[in-house]
Amino acid sequence: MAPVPSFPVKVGHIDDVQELKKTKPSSIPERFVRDMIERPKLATVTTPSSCNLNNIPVVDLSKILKGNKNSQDFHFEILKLSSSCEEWGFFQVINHGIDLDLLEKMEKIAMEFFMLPLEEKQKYPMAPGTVQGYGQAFVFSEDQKLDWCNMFALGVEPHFIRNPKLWPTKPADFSETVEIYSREIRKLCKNLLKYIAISLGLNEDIFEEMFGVAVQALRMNYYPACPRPDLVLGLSPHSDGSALTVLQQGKGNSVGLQILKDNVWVPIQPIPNALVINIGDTIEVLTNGRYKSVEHRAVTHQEKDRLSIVTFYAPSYEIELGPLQELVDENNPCKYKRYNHGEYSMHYVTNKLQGKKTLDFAKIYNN
Ligand SMILES: O=C(O)CCC(=O)C(=O)O
Ligand SMILES: [Fe+2]
Repeated sequence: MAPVPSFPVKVGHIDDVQELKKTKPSSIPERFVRDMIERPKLATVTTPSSCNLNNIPVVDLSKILKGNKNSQDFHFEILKLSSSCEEWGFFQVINHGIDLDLLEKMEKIAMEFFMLPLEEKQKYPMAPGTVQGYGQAFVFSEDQKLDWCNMFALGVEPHFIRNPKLWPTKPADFSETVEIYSREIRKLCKNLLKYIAISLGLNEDIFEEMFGVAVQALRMNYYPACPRPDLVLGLSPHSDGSALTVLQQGKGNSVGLQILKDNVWVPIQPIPNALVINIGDTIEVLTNGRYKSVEHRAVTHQEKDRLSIVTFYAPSYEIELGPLQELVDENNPCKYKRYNHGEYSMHYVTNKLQGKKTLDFAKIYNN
């Protein structure tokens, strides 16, 4: 089971942002208004000239999937993957092999879920301080700022298959679609981990063999349009506690995901039918910091709502992790301690989202 905090958590009143929009369309309660330093400064979010939009790496997976390992295409895409993971921690994949109708269906049922009446969604409440169900995750105190977002999160592997307390019965095809989708994303993650291993010159099965029965969680984030997107954040800055994250954005949605590159928030421009992949904390640790879990956040839009469907893929909780010895030498001294992944997950889900702070848990500071 996903780790759950053992301490009592008082989170105060949390407005449901969709309901707020219906009843008080121009109101931004104080708890959503960010301190100056955190505000998204919409007018100044531009892409620095050093990394024009075309540089946000796009990996054509068909060139790797179908390519013969000695072909130029295969090597070129693997090199692109490697530089994306080192320099950006993010890339988009096209020709990923997942049926586009399935992506569309997933988007449809996610939207149908969020459009249900509040009472229906609240049948699956996210308990204070936990990260599963409907509500706001990562809230631990009454004075913590809130995100302009509604979330619904579910563990899909390995133990949660259709637990009736957690799996919605509406829309009718929710569970079936989530299961098929999650199976496809699982295959994609396994393949990506193989290619990541190849790109590092490692045995291609190294991650699969190490991870045990991988844990997989699904989170759907719905960001209603916000009358003052300059004052709020859709999702607070954070890195992901996973090994890999796969993110699907709603078709035709506003641009909302931003990543921190060279101290500038760079927007990720959605590419139709592509999936956004990012490196999570686990891969940063295993690669001794060579591949980075990069800080990211979501911003809102004044007129458009936005949906993201996010899968977190991580090792089994029993696994002990630390930098791979192949990636530690005198030029690259060991930067992270060994730890149990369940403990790290517990640490992650019991702290508010705060940039890359959670990874301090694993850092060795004396080099
Ligand atoms: O909605 C987005 O684009 C970001 C979602 C995200 O980073 C997350 O759920 O961890
Ligand atoms: Fe994230």
